[in-house]
Amino acid sequence: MPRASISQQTGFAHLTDLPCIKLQYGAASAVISLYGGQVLSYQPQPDTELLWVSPLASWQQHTPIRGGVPVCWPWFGAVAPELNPQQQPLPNHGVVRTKLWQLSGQTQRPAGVSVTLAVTLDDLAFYQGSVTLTLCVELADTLSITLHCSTAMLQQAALHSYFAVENISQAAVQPLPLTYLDKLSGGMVQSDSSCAVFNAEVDRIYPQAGETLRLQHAHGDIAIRQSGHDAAVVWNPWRDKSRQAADLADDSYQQFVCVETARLQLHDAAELTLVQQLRRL
Ligand SMILES: O=P(O)(O)OC[C@H]1O[C@@H](O)[C@H](O)[C@@H](O)[C@@H]1O
Repeated sequence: MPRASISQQTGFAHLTDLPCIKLQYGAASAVISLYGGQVLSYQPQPDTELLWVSPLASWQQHTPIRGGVPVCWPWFGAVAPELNPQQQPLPNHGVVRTKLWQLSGQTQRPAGVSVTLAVTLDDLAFYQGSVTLTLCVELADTLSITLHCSTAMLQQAALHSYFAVENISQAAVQPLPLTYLDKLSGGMVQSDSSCAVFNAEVDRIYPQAGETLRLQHAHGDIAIRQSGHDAAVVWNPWRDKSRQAADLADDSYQQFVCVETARLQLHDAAELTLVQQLRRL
């Protein structure tokens, strides 16, 4: 069995007081923050980081950590009216990005190591009773992230991954459906290319995105396998929004691309199992 371990660590990068868990499997490692239940680092080998965390990220005053793999739940983006019966001012992308999750399980097997984090909420205005959401992170030859809720309820979710890229102008995501919702204009767009490139702000929802996407960039490609989703979201804030965001540096937009595995349907009360699996190609 390759060298494998699961350990607690305090701090990640400049977030020196952040409670985290580190997974090691052979040469590969991953770091997960208990705050937000958020994977912050995936290195398939030492010095090869697939994820991006903003140098200006913070986790004080209920701020979500900008980077890694934030968990959006139980809504994506601005809260939908169905999930906000009292029309309260509610945060973007749900409420679990700023919760402290608990470590609820761990396994070490010859084929990989994994931890499960859990968070329980009993104050959702649109759902009576308590609901538990779990995040299982398994490190093996790939990194698999599984978000699960066994309660059949109205819920949206996204694994909002920030991928590090060397040069945004050489980054591309494909194959994507030809039809997407452009969140910037609010309209559906019919494209003639299944490839998204980045030379301006991009904020797109691709309904019915496939099971495998490829993020191409200067220093090697990443395969993103997904399941349980009904959409993929591709986002880069570009220059103006990087400048406006307190937790992004002016040039941060050159350093990452978000490719998000999302389930956005609000037609049915249903359980949730959303998976994103990452592999360096
Ligand atoms: O600033 P936040 O809440 O982390 O959101 C970042 C972005 O997340 C993306 O998923 C959305 O499509 C964008 O519209 C949004 O700006």
